[in-house]
Amino acid sequence: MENIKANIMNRIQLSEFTEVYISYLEKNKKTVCSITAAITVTTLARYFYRKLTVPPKNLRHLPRVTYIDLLKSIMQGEGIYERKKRLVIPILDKAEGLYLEPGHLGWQLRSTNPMHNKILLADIELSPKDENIFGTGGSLVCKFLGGKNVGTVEGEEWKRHRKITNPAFHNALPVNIFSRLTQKTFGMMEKMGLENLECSQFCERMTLDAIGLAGFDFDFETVTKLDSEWLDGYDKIRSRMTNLFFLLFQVFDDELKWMFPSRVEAHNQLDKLLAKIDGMVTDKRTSVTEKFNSPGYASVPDAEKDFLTLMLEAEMQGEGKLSDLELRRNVVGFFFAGHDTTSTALAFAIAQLGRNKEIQEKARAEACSILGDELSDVLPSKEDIKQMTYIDAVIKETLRLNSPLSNTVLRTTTRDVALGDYIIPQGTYIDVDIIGTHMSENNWDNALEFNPKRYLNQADVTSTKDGLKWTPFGYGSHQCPGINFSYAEQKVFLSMLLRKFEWELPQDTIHRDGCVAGGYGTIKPVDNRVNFKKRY
Ligand code: HEM
Repeated sequence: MENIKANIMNRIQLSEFTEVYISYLEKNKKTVCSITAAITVTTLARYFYRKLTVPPKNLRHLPRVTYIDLLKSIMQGEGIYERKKRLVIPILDKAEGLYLEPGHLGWQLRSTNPMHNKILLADIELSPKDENIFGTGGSLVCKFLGGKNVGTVEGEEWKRHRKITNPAFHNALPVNIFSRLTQKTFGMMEKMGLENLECSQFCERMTLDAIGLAGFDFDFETVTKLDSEWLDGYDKIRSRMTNLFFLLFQVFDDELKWMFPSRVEAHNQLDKLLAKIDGMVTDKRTSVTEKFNSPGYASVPDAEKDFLTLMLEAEMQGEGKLSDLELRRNVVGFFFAGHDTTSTALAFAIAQLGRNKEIQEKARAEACSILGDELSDVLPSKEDIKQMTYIDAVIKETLRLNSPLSNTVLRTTTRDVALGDYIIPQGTYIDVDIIGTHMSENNWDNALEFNPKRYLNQADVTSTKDGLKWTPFGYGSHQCPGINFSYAEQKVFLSMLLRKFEWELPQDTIHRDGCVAGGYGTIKPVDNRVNFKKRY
């Protein structure tokens, strides 16, 4: 009874207080609004300031690059290598090569320590990839690379995808496609003009056509047609997709994209490309199903079949099943992973050989000794490219100093883990900083010097025995399955280029003291003009 009475009295007092309070609010509306606004703004400002500058408590002891550092760097138009040199390299000694940096999902931990790199990439139970790593919304990167494909899934899902995609990687090595396209690319280079020729452009044409033909038997015809609608559209998608600002703040690339007409244009281009690939998947499924059991089909060599055909054949042979959407996502993954990376690697190799004329001469001597000295094109065979050890070293050193991917795909730790003296909590976003690993003096002597000799006549510096200090293709079960494809393409192209041309960088080049590059995640050389001189 006493309790009920007290309760009623409390309610009366409370309602009296509410009445007084409401009438006060009504009389002082303006003041109250101003105070509320000030509190809200201060709280938000404090929240965002802390979010931008202070990592979560359990990671706060690690060295870091802040959002503000990154934003300043974007505003100043600083290239990726300069940013690494200025913000990352100086903090690598503080915590065994580990450091924090902001990404589109918040603070993420990056490793440049070979032993930690190996643990992170080898143990997929500890640090699996996050399926929604590219976000879940409608940003360019998410529409293009997001969703389930072999590069984003884990466990049983990953095995299901790999069973269908593996035969494509094991069997397709279309050296003939590469050499024929290289010859056509020479024609395109002459059309473009050999002086001050932007090499990223013709490398991109060559690798785009190569992945089109080898990936899904489609000829983009960019090495034969100067004005290519596909190339133009794809360039718009790619350059806008890898813009750091829009990667960090994806809302401006999704719900608020109407504020940026150029992004809307890129979205339209992407929709067109995806619709084209969808159409190819449907058509190919029909044609492979029709041909598979026909007489004579079994005699077509696998090396001459495209990836999509080999994947559909794997399905027909009972290796499992992927839906059309899953097939499309894998094809898009190969398309992106397969052509952009190799194009960048080639463009950097040409720039490095332009900066280092002696190394260029040595590489040319090897190409001529294997393919012959006569002044005409020679198309290398699989056996020829196996013998190219010096060109192989040039490719490896380019992949070290100018890795096309700045980091691996982000992972998330599933439990607390000790990396050296540091406990990394469960739920931490983590990746391997490939460029940081390759640029660190902790891992390489004279790390910034381009020196292919590192890979010759001595212990294998790409060995993974003592950790991953050379890791352009990743490691473990997710290691790049396109390594052989890319090496073959690069060796064919570079050996033919070396026989056909000599080259040097123009006087006003920005690459004199080391290559300059832009991009985030995927890297491209900036202003990569070269002067070519024909040898025949
Ligand atoms: C210079 C050329 C290339 C470089 C530097 C490169 C680099 C990489 C790296 C670092 C990874 C691992 C990412 C991670 O674990 O987070 C990867 C995975 C992958 N790459 Fe490559 N790549 C190249 C060429 C290619 C080519 C030519 C293809 C296809 C034709 C390809 C297809 C793939 C695929 C499908 C994956 C995902 C594999 C999986 O997760 O199971 N790559 N690549």
